[in-house]
Amino acid sequence: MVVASVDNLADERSKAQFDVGAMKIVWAGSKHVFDVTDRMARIVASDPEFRKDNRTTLGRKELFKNTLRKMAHVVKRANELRLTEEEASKLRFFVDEPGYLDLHWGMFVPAIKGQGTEEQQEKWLPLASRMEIIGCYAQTELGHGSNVQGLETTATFDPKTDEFIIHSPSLTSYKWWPGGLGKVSTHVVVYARLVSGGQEHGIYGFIVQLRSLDDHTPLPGIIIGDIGTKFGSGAYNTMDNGFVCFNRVRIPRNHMLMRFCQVTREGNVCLSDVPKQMVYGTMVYVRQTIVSDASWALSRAVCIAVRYSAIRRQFGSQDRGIETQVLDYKTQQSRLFPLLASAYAFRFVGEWLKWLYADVTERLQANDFSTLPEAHACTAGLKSLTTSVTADAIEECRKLCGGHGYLCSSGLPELFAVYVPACTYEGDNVVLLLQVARFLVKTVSRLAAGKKPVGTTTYMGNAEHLMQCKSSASSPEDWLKPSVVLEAFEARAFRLAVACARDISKFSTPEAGFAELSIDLVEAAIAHCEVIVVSRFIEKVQQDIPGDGVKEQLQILCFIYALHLIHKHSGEFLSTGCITPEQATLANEQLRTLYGQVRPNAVSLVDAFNYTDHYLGSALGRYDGNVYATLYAQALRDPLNDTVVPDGYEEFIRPVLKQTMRLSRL
Ligand SMILES: CCCCC/C=C\C/C=C\C/C=C\C/C=C\C/C=C/C(=O)SCCNC(=O)CCNC(=O)[C@H](O)C(C)(C)COP(=O)(O)OP(=O)(O)OC[C@H]1O[C@@H](n2cnc3c(N)ncnc32)[C@H](O)[C@@H]1OP(=O)(O)O
Ligand SMILES: Cc1cc2nc3c(=O)[nH]c(=O)nc-3n(C[C@H](O)[C@H](O)[C@H](O)COP(=O)(O)OP(=O)(O)OC[C@H]3O[C@@H](n4cnc5c(N)ncnc54)[C@H](O)[C@@H]3O)c2cc1C
Repeated sequence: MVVASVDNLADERSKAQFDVGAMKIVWAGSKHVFDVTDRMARIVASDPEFRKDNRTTLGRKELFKNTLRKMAHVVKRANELRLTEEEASKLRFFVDEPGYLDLHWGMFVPAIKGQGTEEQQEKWLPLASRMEIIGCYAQTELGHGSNVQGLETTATFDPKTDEFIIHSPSLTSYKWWPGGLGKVSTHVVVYARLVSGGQEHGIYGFIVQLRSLDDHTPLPGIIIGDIGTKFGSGAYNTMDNGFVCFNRVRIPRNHMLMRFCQVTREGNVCLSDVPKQMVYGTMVYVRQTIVSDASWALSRAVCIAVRYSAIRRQFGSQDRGIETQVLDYKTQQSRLFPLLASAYAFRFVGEWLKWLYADVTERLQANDFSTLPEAHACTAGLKSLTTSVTADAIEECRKLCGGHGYLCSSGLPELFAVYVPACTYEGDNVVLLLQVARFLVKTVSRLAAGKKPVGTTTYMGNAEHLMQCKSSASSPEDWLKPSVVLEAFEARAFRLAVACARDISKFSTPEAGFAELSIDLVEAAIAHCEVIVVSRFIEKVQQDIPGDGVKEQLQILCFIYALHLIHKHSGEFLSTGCITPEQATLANEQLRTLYGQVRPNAVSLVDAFNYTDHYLGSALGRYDGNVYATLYAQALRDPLNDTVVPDGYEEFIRPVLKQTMRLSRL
């Protein structure tokens, strides 16, 4: 079928004012990463074993078995193709289906690497790498998730047998949620209260075997299963999030991960000379990976919405001629282009966070713990900011696609359902922002003591200026000056943090003040995180960037990102006196101009993500724009259309029709 819409995307692509190939490299991070990513995406897309278009119609059992088959196929292909760790991880990524491999490679292995001694790593990592064991990460319990210090599971040392006894003392202490635990994992890192000599010594990780390596049955003392069906069709239901109860399960002493705390044969507990928060290291690592993942999920939704908005036409013609592409409506642009800009912003801040994480890891290895609080605040804050924005943005993209966005064949409902728990796992987003706020209040109070702030809080060192400055913006063009934009963001964040610190000091205790002012503290934390994202984006666009017009496009996106935030939080920018109402209007005017500049490049800017149709999984986001024929073909493939007359007609439709006929004769 020839469809006019296909031409729309070709037309759009011909309007691009930049080198799309060069932008693809910028998005990927380097030519090498681009090549690996592109190759792995194509391998997955061309392999029928990785088909995913039937996922939302499968029942839970079928769906789960289907995922097991795919995970086994990932491992098989990775071995056959002799993929490197980088390649295998990309291959797994493009399979685009949550499964036990994520937890095995993403949390079990990092927990052992981060918290195991060298000897323990030598023992467990080869087993895990060869997948002779499959592991997961069990921290959360039925009664406690956020409050890690409130966990109830105990690991009591028995010096008589040189073993730990892992025990779940109550229903609320059952481990509850760990991915891969319910049906697959053979091993787990369990977080439990260490008890030795009748005393408690804090929370640590312990490796426990869950299931027999011969027949997969649970080992004695272990009650284990899946926690039940989760939100959405398909989506995260491919994962066996599980529960487990330990009834005095014994493990050898050397199964406690002992890098930061050792328990001797006699039961003495020896703490190494490192901050106790090092035991939270796996969470810091995963939060950092979640920030990078946010840009993938967001860009995927935006790619679907931009392409479809170029295809979709409504109104605009009085004489039944060609109608207006919905992408041309300013309202559509004002909802969509900030999300496009945010996808690029999160990509760059994700790359920067990887660097920060590598830097702090190197320092920790040299026993320098000075940057740990900042690494914690940055990973927690950016995880929270990027996942909240992305989850909301996917839903906004669904609305931007009108009615068709609500169909599973648009790919957006499942993307939302699979993504939205990112706001909760690895730390509830509000709980994490309160951690950032705690760090900010501490930084502000140290300023008063003459301590110079470093890292991402360096800007607070300019305290006097930030408290008094008034924006110099006097024209829309002034809002294209990096210094003007940054000053406004830094002043807003600093003034909010200072106000919180000042108000907390009016309470009888800091804890009481912190609790009472937590709403303001969350806002101050978001403002600080936005300073980080805006400044990293500005830094990026100030670098040399090869490719015709690439830098110019990124500059436009950078200012859209910053100015849409000024608009969104105008209440805060105004109430803190950082800008005037007139300056807010000028910023909006500039924003409208920028939308006009991005418009001809929008389709090419999403093409630069280089997504295959398989990965996008969307009738609306197809590269060729053949939307309507695909929607129709997919509708015909729905199980409900297997028969023309539906199952249930004889039992439930016919009798109703007959009854209606009888009634009408009365
Ligand atoms: C084939 C290849 C396949 C490859 C697959 C690859 C990759 C996939 C990658 C990953 C998988 C990703 C996703 C999978 C999906 C889901 C998995 C989900 C897993 C989970 O959810 S695990 C459970 C996560 N749980 C949490 O996050 C709990 C949140 N709670 C906490 O973090 C803490 O309890 C708390 C909220 C921070 C409070 O802790 P508490 O001890 O009570 O502390 P405070 O008193 O508030 O603070 C004390 C002190 O400590 C500092 N602090 C706190 N946390 C940290 C930290 N993490 N690091 C450093 N410092 C920390 C805090 O700042 C305080 O400092 P002070 O100086 O102020 O005293
Ligand atoms: C899909 C998914 C996968 C998961 N995978 C794993 C896994 O592999 N391993 C694992 O161990 N765990 C896993 N989890 C559990 C996850 O880490 C926890 O659910 C998460 O840390 C939140 O904790 P919670 O459920 O206790 O929420 P709660 O803390 O009970 O949150 C409930 C509400 O209370 C609020 N709240 C809590 N404390 C405060 C506070 N101090 N101040 C203000 N508000 C507060 C929160 O903001 C939230 O609104 C997973 C969860 C999901 C959804």
